[in-house]
This record gives sequence, structure tokens and C-alpha cells, in this order.
Amino acid sequence: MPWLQVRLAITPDQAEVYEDALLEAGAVSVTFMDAEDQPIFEPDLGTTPLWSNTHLLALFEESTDEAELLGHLSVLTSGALPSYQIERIEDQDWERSWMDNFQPMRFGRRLWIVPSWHAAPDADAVNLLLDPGLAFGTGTHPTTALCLEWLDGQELDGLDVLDFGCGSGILAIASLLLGARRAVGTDIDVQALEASRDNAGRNGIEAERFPVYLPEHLPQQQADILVANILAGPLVALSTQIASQIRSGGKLALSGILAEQAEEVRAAYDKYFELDPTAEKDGWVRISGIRR
Ligand SMILES: C[S@@+](CC[C@H](N)C(=O)[O-])C[C@H]1O[C@@H](n2cnc3c(N)ncnc32)[C@H](O)[C@@H]1O
Repeated sequence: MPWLQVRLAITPDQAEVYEDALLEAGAVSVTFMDAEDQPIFEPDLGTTPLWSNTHLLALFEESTDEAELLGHLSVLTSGALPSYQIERIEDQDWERSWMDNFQPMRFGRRLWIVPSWHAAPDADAVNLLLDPGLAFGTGTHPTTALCLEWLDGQELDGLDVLDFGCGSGILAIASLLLGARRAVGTDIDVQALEASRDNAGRNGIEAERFPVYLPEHLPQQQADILVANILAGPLVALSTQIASQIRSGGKLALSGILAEQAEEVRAAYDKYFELDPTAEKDGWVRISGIRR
């Protein structure tokens, strides 16, 4: 059955009012989505935080009259309707209509991230097929992009990689497709581990080449390459562990760090690594280096 989908661009403080108004206007479902692939980390207990730019997607039955619906919403929100889009969508498409915005992207020279439902623009490139599921990591966020560009520039043939905070598995899978022998992923979120396994399968990577673990079960092995796109706080707290999981001469790339946090993170890693100059993209940075 086709549906009428209303998409509203809102800020977190508007969420409750608009969710209530949409339900009252007859929406059969209301979903919140990140408009910019921004991570939300460690919410305070008892809170349900939303992204600073959130999209609210509401589905109405196809027979719903658009003009009547907008009039009703306008009254319910005291005339302050935010910017909106209305479209008619097929039943099988509605959950995934947002994916239209996720297009193939190239990182560095060889690597493309290709949504799993899209044809690869360059069949001869290194194409990573991705369906992020509920986990973070599509390449649209600057922190992921910084790590993918770094990986594309490395000689990874035959190396072992550790992806700390693997999310969708994007960095580990990219490493494997770029020639790594094996990648290990770890994440505190079981949905991320599931998404990583699914995305590995989608790229023809056998489970033995990309085992994933909750941090408490992560084997204490040393990798040749370690990537960690987490956040400055955890990266500083984890610096000793992260350093212990890279062999001498191995390489590290960290991201999830805001430009103003770069010095604090560099200070925590400086004693273990010969650090490269900090790379920056849209206010986020990457810190990389070689294990002493
Ligand atoms: C910004 S996402 C990065 C995902 C993917 N690696 C990427 O680059 O797009 C950070 C991920 O780290 C995970 N995470 C946060 N703290 C962690 C910790 N202490 N140990 C392991 N994973 C952690 C989160 O659950 C999330 O999936």
C-alpha cells in the first residue's frame, strides 16, 4: 500500500510538540532521523537526546488529504510549521526512502563507499558495499572520511588491523578490501557488531577475516594498523590500551576529535607514537602516527 510521507526538519526542543501533533493528526508512525549523520555519544541517564538537526518522518494513509493535513498540523503547532516535504511512497520503500540521500562516495585514490542498493560508479575501483543499519559509519561524517582517506593512503597488503569502535564496520572492511590480511572489530554496541558482520558478508568477507567483539572480550593481540574513530574523552582514557595493541613500528589513526581537543589527545599519545601533523576536516581532526 502506498503511503503519504511527511518529513519535517526540526531541532531537539521541537521534537515532542511535533511528534504529538503528527500523531494527533493521524500519523500511523513517527520516526526521528539524524539529518547529518552525527553521532550521539553517551547520553545522560534517563534522557533520549536527538541530533541538532533532526528529521521527523511521519507516515499517513494514502487517502489522507494533504491540504487538510497541513491545515490541521498548522493549528496544532500554533501556525509555526517548520520546513517540510511531502511525498507519496510505495510500501516497500518507506523505511528506506531516506537512503536516496546516501550516494556513492570516493575516498582517496582507490576507495569508494557504495550504498548496497546502488550500482558502483567505477567497477574497477575498490568498492565497499554498505548498508549502515542502525550503526554509525557511512562515510558521510568527516571523522569517518578522515579515516577512510588515511587508510586509502596506506600500504595494507598482508597486515592485521584493529578497528576500535567499529560501528558499521566501514573502516575494517575498507582495510580488508584494500589488502589487509585480517581485521578485528570491537564496539560497545551490539547492534554495531551485528551491522559489521552484515556489511562484511555483503562484501564477500568471511567471518574468520573479520571477527568482532565487545571490548571486554577483545583478545589482547597486537595489530599492525589500529584505527579508532571514537571521541576525544574515550581516546584519552584508552590511550594505554590502544598503544599496547599496536606492535612497534605499527601505525595508528584516531578520529572523532574536535579541532580544539587535538592537543589534549596528542599529549596522551605522544609518549607512545611518533605523531604526524594533525589533519582537519570541517572542524574535526585525525591524529596519526607510528608506534615507537
Ligand atoms: C563515531 S562511531 C565510528 C564508527 C566507524 N568506525 C566510523 O569510523 O564511521 C564510534 C563508535 O565507537 C563506539 N564506541 C564508543 N565508545 C567505545 C569504546 N569505549 N570502546 C569501543 N567502542 C566504542 C560507538 O558505539 C560507535 O559505534
